[in-house]
Amino acid sequence: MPLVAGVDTSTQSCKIVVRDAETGALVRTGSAKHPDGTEVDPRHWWDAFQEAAAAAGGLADVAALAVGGQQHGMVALDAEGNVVRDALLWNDTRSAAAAEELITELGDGDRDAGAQAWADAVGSVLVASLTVTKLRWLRDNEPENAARVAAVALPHDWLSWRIAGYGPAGDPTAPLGPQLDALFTDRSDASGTGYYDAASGQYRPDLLERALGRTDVVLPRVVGPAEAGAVAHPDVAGSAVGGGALIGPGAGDNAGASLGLGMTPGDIAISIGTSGVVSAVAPERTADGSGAINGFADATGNALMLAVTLNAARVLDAAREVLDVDFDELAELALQAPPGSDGLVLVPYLEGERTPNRPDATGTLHGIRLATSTRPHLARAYIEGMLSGLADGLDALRAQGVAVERVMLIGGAAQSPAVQQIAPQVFGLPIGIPEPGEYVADGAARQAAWTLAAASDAGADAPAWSTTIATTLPADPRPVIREQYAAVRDLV
Ligand SMILES: Nc1ncnc2c1ncn2[C@@H]1O[C@H](COP(=O)(O)OP(=O)(O)O)[C@@H](O)[C@H]1O
Ligand SMILES: O=C(CO)[C@@H](O)[C@H](O)COP(=O)(O)O
Repeated sequence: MPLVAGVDTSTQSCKIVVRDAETGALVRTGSAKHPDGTEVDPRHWWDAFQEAAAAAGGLADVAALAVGGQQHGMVALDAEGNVVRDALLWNDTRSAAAAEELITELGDGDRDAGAQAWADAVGSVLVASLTVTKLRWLRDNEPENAARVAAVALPHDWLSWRIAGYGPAGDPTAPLGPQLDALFTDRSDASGTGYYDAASGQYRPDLLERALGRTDVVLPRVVGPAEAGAVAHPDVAGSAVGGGALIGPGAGDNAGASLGLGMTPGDIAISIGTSGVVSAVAPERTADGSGAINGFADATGNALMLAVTLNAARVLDAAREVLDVDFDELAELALQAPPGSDGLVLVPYLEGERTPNRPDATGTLHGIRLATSTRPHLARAYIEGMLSGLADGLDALRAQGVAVERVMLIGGAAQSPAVQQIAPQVFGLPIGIPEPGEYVADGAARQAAWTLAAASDAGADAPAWSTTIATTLPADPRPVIREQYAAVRDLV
């Protein structure tokens, strides 16, 4: 039985699953931490990948692997294959003003027209997360670095390239050297750059030029859903991957999760990781000029519609810090307070916010009285506020005509019993909790198995691995939670 590996190089960590290519059975797993911060030297992702692979018992025996990763991060390379500066991640908001400039410029001074023009061109109104805004920020704030840029990649593109044996000149982990033309990506991750149109399958050099001021930079080749972008080189010093393993196209992490869950139109995934994401697969992307919905691509040829918040699992991490409790204690506390927390409301813009687009906002705790000054009320308010932001995202998807037939809850914080109990109250819908797992890495593994099959049969379909929904929690609508959240959110 050939084995395949799926990698999730996410914001907080690198996670690897090794699965049987035919049955999808889980064979081994490993993970390793990434550093904190919104700008990171990508070499930490390489080190964490090797550490996670070692924890997974090595990858010498896998026939194919694929990399899913945090979207949008700007990995700018010079002609020698070095990063010109630390990568700016999706949750780095310093390019918020650049996003506004680019919007207004495309609308010839009319912001609303510009917002719609970006949505029409690339599926999304610009916010600081999108790569194109980071390139404009680089042009204006670090012109010497901007002048050195010879290629722009995303985190998953860069890690795939390094596994294939490319990298900085003279680096023993990069025997093939800095061949920038060997960079490759897939539709899903390219669609989050702001200079790729998933509807036409074309880069938009005019939009890249608008941001960076020039087009003489290499952009990764966009490969098809089951097309190997490269093979792993046998002489990468210290690499856990065996030479000759096929490297699949990879994907943005949300498209990876969609593939891992086997999502089809009508399915909604709510992911509570570093980002909060409400996503749906659709045959074609929409162009939401309001900016609430990103019209990205999935990893199979469909569109992937997303509403993304900056404040998700880390809101609960913050609650743990404030209350000095662990995950279990936080959940126990939250479930001692009633739905609506007796009027205590947290608007959780702890790191600014992206949906709605409020990059400079801070959080607000509203409705503190003697009676709500308790640890249970506070714990519950943090969870309700975080989930209410995501429920607004689901409303925005519905407003774009997305069908909601089955809702699944994934991501690190989905393991919290309090999140599981409160989510059906906030969303007012039945919520399926899949078996605990790493669905981005699973999607990457499924893609690797598909790539392996397509190498001998070009028409092969993605393997039919099943996802088990461990529990379906019944709808338990408690409108008070969202009503009071909406009232306070609109004051912020
Ligand atoms: N039982 C739990 N309750 C609440 N939060 C949790 C729990 N387990 C993990 N988390 C949180 O989930 C987050 C990591 O989730 P993950 O989906 O792996 O994120 P990412 O993919 O963005 O790196 C961390 O912030 C962690 O504190
Ligand atoms: O910016 C987005 C999607 O547009 C985020 O979803 C990132 O892709 C980060 O993902 P996680 O590390 O939270 O999984």
